[in-house]
Amino acid sequence: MAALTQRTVLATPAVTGSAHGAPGALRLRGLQWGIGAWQSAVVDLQVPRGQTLVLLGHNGAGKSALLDTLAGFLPARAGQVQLGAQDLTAQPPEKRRIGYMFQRDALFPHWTIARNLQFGRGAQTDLDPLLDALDLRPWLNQYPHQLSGGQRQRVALARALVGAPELLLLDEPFSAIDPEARPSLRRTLAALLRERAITTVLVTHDPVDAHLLGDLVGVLYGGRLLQAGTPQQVFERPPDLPTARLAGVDNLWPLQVLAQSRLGAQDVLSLGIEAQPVLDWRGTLPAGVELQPGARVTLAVRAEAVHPCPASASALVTQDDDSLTLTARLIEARCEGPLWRLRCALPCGLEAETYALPTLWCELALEIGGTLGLRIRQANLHLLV
Ligand SMILES: Nc1ncnc2c1ncn2[C@@H]1O[C@H](COP(=O)(O)OP(=O)(O)OP(=O)(O)O)[C@@H](O)[C@H]1O
Repeated sequence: MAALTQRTVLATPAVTGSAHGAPGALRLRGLQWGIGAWQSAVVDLQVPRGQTLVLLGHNGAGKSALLDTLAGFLPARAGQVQLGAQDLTAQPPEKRRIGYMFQRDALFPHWTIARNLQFGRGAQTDLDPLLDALDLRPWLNQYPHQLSGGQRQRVALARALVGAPELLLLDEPFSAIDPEARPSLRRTLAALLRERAITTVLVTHDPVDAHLLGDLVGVLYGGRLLQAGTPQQVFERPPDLPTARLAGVDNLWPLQVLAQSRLGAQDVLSLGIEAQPVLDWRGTLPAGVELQPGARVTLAVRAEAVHPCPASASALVTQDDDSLTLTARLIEARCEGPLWRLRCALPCGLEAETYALPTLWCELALEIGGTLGLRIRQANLHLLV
């Protein structure tokens, strides 16, 4: 498990590149950015040409300031911004071939949508497919104030994409889009990015954006890049609590080590609350980590890795080689699109979130207050030490 470092290097096999920069790849070398008295840590990373890096971060993490620095609106405090073979660091914004969709749409209020879209590098041949993909034709003769926030965001997205930018910067592109319309706009954007192969940095606090659009995902926390890697690495193996929270891990259970032992090649931790056993975790502890009785850990489990099933009649916890089943009580069930989201209470006082398909929900014939089992594979119980 990676320790938190001030200097984080994104170096998955897919993203290592030459010292001079692969064509079209974005490379940050020792970049430090800031706004007012606020300053980030030093960050090194590379986004290969045509890939999308989604940076997740809380409010004030430094996401917009980073995009402003990449666009040249803020000077870098240290380090370099390189796009392919070009060093952009000292270039003014107008010399950088960058499409930028700001957090606020920043459309000219006294211009029609058509004129806003033609502003800058756009040619009509380039604009036409975007008008169709983003369904903008009905609004071309309107003014920004005549559009809803979501409609203005679509215009701003088209404006960022027009003119074949070499780098696309997207700041919370779906924040004003209503939740029902978001999935289809995300799909449209994913298709446009794939088709145009533009190297993209998208910042957001919504893990769904990272799941659906990120070839790479980074987690920014207080100006530090805590983790960067494939979506699978970040969502399934977050290195620490802040990353787990930002990656949207639903179940974060604070537990105490009651005993540590070994079973064959595996480490076994008996975990509990105030000396009462809750469950046994089995896996491989990070090299050099010894956990004494009393040590505090967190188990991170995504809701989709918790499977509702009939409760065992005889035991609160049943355990086999690669999974365990916890007995729980249903305290809330709500419909989320095609799934039921269930909130359950464990006898130890912890809560567990899970999902059930409607067929399973009917099969289990659950009622609020009823008892059910929660089956979890050991591989999905991620230990944060
Ligand atoms: N105009 C400003 N003057 C001085 N400091 C600022 C200003 N704007 C932002 N900051 C500081 O810079 C830090 C980074 O801000 P930034 O806008 O990049 O965060 P963010 O991650 O984009 O947040 P949000 O999700 O709220 O948009 C903030 O923590 C804030 O303290």
